[in-house]
Amino acid sequence: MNTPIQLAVHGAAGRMGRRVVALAAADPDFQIAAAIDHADNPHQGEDAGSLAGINPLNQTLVSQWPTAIDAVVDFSLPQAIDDCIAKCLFAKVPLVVATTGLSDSQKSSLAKAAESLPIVWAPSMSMAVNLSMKVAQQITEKMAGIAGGVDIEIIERHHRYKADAPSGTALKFGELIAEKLADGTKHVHGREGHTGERTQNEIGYHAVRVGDNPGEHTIVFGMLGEKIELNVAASNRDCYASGALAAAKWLQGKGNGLYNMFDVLGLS
Ligand SMILES: NC(=O)C1=CN([C@@H]2O[C@H](COP(=O)(O)OP(=O)(O)OC[C@H]3O[C@@H](n4cnc5c(N)ncnc54)[C@H](OP(=O)(O)O)[C@@H]3O)[C@@H](O)[C@H]2O)C=CC1
Ligand SMILES: O=C(O)C1=N[C@H](C(=O)O)C[C@H](O)C1
Repeated sequence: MNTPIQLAVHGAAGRMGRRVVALAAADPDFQIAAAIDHADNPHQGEDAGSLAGINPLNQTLVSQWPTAIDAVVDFSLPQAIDDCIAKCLFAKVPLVVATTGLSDSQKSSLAKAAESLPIVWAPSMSMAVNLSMKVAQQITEKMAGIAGGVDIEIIERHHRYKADAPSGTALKFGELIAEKLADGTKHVHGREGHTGERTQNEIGYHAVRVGDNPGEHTIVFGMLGEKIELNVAASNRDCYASGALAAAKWLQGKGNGLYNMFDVLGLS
């Protein structure tokens, strides 16, 4: 048996962090080396396993970073990312970034850090979402320029606690679809008032916040007389947690660079 990957989970007290802790603890390829959250988190000092709803792991939630780690999985918040990147650069440890809502300068910092570290960064770690992105691109390719035109709108639904809108995944769908359309595609966020007729060179985004929805994306391709709706929905958060753990395994032994889930899943 190989030596388990010493894993640090960043944002370990959060909704996603807890599922990453629980799934990693059940996987012999991993050993939880640290469950990290910010110093003011009210769960500091609690056992990370108990917090995740599994047996105690003998690892308390901490704000200090350990030294001996092989990978970091981050599901935190944008305000936590700069420090996370700095710590990984210092420790020279591969990093999986799942946090969404990053600023342009944080995206540049990630790209810069990837010159010195292997990093996977993706707004969705779900296999179904990443496959759907490829399908959306194929549909767009076939439909671009079709007689009568096609209206592409992206509707995302998430739980009421989500802090960023639209979702990182919706934005990624839009970016990938726009690659298959003519230059100059506009990204239109919601509509209100006397908007006038819809133009052909736009992608619309709509963010719905409802209850405990763990994440759902619908890409509508509307034509005159018919439509396609590509819907991908999570029933729980484990699709994201297991995807992030697969990325952490995939990164072991990889060279420096900024990778995504297409690379991890062999969809590039
Ligand atoms: N790529 C993907 O597949 C997915 C990405 N996400 C993204 O992951 C992120 C986390 O989602 P979710 O778990 O639902 O959110 P939560 O708010 O439940 O979790 C975030 C955690 O990070 C903690 N945190 C806040 N500040 C810091 C800091 N400075 N250092 C370390 N930890 C900090 C929070 O603590 P506190 O509560 O005290 O603020 C909380 O424990 C979001 O950006 C979300 O969009 C989510 C699902 C899938
Ligand atoms: O906050 C969430 O929950 C999710 N966020 C990600 C996003 O913004 O795309 C991924 C997933 O949809 C769940």
